[in-house]
Amino acid sequence: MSTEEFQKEQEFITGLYARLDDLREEAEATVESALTQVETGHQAKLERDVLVAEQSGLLAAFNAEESGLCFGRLDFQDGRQYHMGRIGIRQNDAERTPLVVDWRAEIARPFYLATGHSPMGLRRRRHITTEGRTVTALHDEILDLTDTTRTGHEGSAADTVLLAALDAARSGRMHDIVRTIQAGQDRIIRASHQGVLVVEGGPGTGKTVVALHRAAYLLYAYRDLLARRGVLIVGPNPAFLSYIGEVLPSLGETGVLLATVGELFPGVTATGTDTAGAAEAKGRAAMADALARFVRDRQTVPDPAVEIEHDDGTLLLDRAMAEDARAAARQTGLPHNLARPHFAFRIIDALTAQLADRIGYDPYGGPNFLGPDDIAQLGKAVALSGEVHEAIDALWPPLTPQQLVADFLAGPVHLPDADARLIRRDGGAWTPADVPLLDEAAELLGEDDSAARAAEEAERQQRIAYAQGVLDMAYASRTYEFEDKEDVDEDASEVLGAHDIVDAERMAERHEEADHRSTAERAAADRTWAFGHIIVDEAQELSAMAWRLLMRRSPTRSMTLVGDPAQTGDAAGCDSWQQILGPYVGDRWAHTRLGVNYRTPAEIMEVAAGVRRAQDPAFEPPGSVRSTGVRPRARATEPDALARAVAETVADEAPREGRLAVVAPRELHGALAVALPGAAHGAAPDLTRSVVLLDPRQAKGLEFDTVVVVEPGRILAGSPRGANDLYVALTRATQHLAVVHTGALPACLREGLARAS
Ligand SMILES: Nc1ncnc2c1ncn2[C@@H]1O[C@H](COP(=O)(O)OP(=O)(O)OP(=O)(O)O)[C@@H](O)[C@H]1O
Repeated sequence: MSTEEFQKEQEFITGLYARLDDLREEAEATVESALTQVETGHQAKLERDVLVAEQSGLLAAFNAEESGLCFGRLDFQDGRQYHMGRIGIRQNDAERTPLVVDWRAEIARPFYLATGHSPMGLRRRRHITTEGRTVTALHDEILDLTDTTRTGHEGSAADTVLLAALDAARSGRMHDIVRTIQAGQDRIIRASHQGVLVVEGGPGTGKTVVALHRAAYLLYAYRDLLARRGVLIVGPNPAFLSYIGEVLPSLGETGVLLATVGELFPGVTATGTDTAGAAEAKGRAAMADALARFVRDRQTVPDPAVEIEHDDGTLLLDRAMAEDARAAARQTGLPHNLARPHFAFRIIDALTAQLADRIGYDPYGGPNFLGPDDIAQLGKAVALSGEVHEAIDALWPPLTPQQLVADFLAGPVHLPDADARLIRRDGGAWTPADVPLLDEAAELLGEDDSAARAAEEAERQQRIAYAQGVLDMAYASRTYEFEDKEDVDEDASEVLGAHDIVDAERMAERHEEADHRSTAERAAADRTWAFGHIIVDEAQELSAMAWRLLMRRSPTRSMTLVGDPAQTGDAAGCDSWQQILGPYVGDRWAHTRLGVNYRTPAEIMEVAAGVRRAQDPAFEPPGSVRSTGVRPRARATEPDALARAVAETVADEAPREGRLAVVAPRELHGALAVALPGAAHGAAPDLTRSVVLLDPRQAKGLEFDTVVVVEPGRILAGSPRGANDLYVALTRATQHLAVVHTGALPACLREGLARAS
């Protein structure tokens, strides 16, 4: 081992962190002093805003980069040498020489793609391992086989670093993989943002982690577009979102909204739960049609005619008049609330004509006495009549989505009887499956906010003019670090200042007095927000109604869908991508597969595959990169000793470091929680605890060092997609799997576990 090489790298890393400290201090000091100044003049205020906008963004990124800031080095055959980092950082010299290049830069690609066969101009690729600010290991790969220089750190570097990452104890939080992205994964991460890309793969193939790195890459490569419109990542449940929530911040990216579909209707918190049957029925595409018809039902005509008392006599609003007004309003094609004024005008006109006919009537058969001005006066009086408005409201009521859906659920119509029975509910909390219905209702109803929008737009234009001034000044005084993607292509990195990350419009939005929210925050609060890109994880779980909601948030159809139809658990979920995408993009979507399992050791995967093979004898699981030599164990027990047997198994199997999950049917959780006093459990358990109790659906997407699956037979029989749920539960472990059961083991497991035990 060459201590000289080690020393050189340590010096470099020490210098790099010193530079990071300087940058952090500079940014902190600038923000602090700018914020404490009380500026009154226009010019001074501009300067302060420039500094705060620029430095706060940098500070957030610097603060995220304490660990593993630099993880590799590329030595090119032509003598160029680049260190690789989570973000790009430059020296403080006149040329602003790059110290580390961002992993997302084009120049960094050979780190992930170069092979001995195709070295991409590389002589050597170095993997640098650090703990804090100390270099602990170097691994070199020689890619130019004619080069005889040796550093003493050669070996099967890539494998060593990858296997160390895969073997590491889990923390209950997903980590980034910038050090070990595999070639096939890199191609997906850097695929163009346009169109719909489906990434399919079995358990543990890296679908989630690749999707997150893709978000980070897209925010880097298409920053102009995506910083303004934002990126939405949709996951199956809140526990999963907290599991993946630290990956993007650790890569310096914070402008992403992570949400479940149940969180995508601002103002509604879905705390209720549905039965599986109700959720499935609510998810069917036919609900959209039923709701549309329900809205039309609310556009009524009077029978008998409504008599309206008016100063000049009784007015008669009859069926024919209302039918005529209703047809005209519907013909506008506008949503219910926006078509309502058309209905009202028509009625007011007709009532005014009725009144005019009566008042100006010439008993001798001549023309009406009233001139246009008189009629206009009459019209005003009719339009101001409270009684007229009451009558219009009764026939074409203004509606909110919440009202409409609550009424619909209380008395579901236009549906098969069986579905109507399943979803009928009087009051109660909103459920996640209600959210796509609320969104659908909001589309059908429309919001009459034209006046508010016009006022807001005028104000926004003023702010943009102001912000343009800020940006012009920022450009003149640009000073800062990071790489600019255009320059990265030419090997040299450039400075990324306020200009590169915000445009006048975005800046204007930031500087709105009452609104200092980030893109993600503003997007979360706006139902009609159109995201620049949407990533959907566990996409196979979403219902047809949920897809309708998501497609509305992505008018450009720039999406990455990640999933595995073999793991579909939700009865409302889809079986095929074409079924999901056909209605929106036809067959214009790309499909790609990840085929290597980085999580589950071969011994466990063999057992899990038995569950799938029982349904499809030709099923082949993704190949595991690792085997541990430890076979999964099964433990039989009596029903009244089940909780104790699980507790004993947990005590036996608990990893010294890392995390253990007990995956059991929900109905056993009460007894198991008592037997496992330290375990996190409930709707959103803390996954960082050493022992976590989950049901199979909650376990989706997560991973643990050790997993104890309880009563696999009940999981299998627990729902129409029970085999998928069991497959998910069995594929969560990175090291060990144990099964605890009463009665006979399901046939699909008997063989695998019998061989293994
Ligand atoms: N290139 C890689 N380097 C290091 N670790 C990796 C790599 N690819 C995947 N992993 C790890 O493999 C594990 C599984 O990844 P991930 O959760 O993304 O898989 P998945 O396909 O989404 O699985 P599932 O469908 O079962 O939820 C994670 O711990 C992830 O960090």
